[in-house]
Amino acid sequence: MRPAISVAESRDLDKKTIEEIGIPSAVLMERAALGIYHDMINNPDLSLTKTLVLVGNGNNGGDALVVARLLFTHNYPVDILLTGEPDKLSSESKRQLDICRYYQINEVPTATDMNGYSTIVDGLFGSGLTRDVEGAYKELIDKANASSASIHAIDIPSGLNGDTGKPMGTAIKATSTSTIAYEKIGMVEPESWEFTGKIFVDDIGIYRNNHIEN
Ligand SMILES: NC(=O)C1=CN([C@@H]2O[C@H](COP(=O)(O)OP(=O)(O)OC[C@H]3O[C@@H](n4cnc5c(N)ncnc54)[C@H](O)[C@@H]3O)[C@@H](O)[C@H]2O)[C@@H](O)CC1
Ligand SMILES: [K+]
Repeated sequence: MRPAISVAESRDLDKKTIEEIGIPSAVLMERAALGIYHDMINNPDLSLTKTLVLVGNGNNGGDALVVARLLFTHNYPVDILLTGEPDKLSSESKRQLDICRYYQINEVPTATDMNGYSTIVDGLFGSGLTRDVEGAYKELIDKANASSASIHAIDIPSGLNGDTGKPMGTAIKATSTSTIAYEKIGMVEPESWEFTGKIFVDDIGIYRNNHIEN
C-alpha cells in the first residue's frame, strides 16, 4: 500500500522537522523545489517552451518561486504571476521573491492570457488551504483549467482537500503533481486523480520515523 498521511500530519511533520530537528525551512523549500523541477523536466507529458508560475501567499507559493528561479537559471522561458501584494507573502516566500527579482524574472498581471503558455505551475495553495476557494482565486483556477496549458501542481492541486480528495469550491486539474514527503490520504482516492494527474512523491528530508520507510 502507498504510504499516505493526513494534511494535519504533513503540517506537524514540517513543523517538527524545522523546529525540533532544526533543518531550516529555506533548506526544505530549496529541496522541495529541486525535486519538483526535476519531476517537471523529466516528465514527457509537459512541454516547457513557456511556463507560467502561479504564486499564492503561503509557502506553497514559495516553493513555486524557487521552481521559477530554477527554470530561469536553466534557460527555460518563465513568467511569474503573483496573486497578492508582496507584503502579504510569508517571510520564506518574500525571500524567494527577492531572489527572483534579483534575476529579473518577468512578472505578469492576473489578467494574463494563460493560453500563451505550454505549462502552468500551480503554487496557489498546498497544505494551508483552510476554506472553500472563492472570488479571484476561483476565477484564476477555473481560467487555468480552461486554458490550453498543461498544469503541474505543487504538493496538492490548489483547492483540492488533501484529506478527502474532493474539491473545495473548485480545484486545479493537473496533468501531474509533485507532492512533498508523502502522498496525502485524499490522493489515494481514485476520484482525486482527475485533479492530481500523475503523482510524484519528493523526498525532501521530512520523515515520520527519522528514516525513510520502504
Ligand atoms: N518550510 C515549510 O514549512 C515547508 C512548506 N512546504 C510547502 O508549503 C506549503 C504549506 O505552506 P503554508 O502553510 O504557508 O500554506 P499554503 O501555502 O498552502 O497557503 C496558505 C495561504 O493561503 C491562504 N488561504 C488558505 N485557504 C484559502 C482560500 N480558500 N482562499 C484564499 N486564501 C486561502 C492562507 O490565508 C495563507 O495565506 C506546503 O503545501 C508545501 O508546498 C514545503 O516546501 C515543505 C517545507
Ligand atoms: K498547489
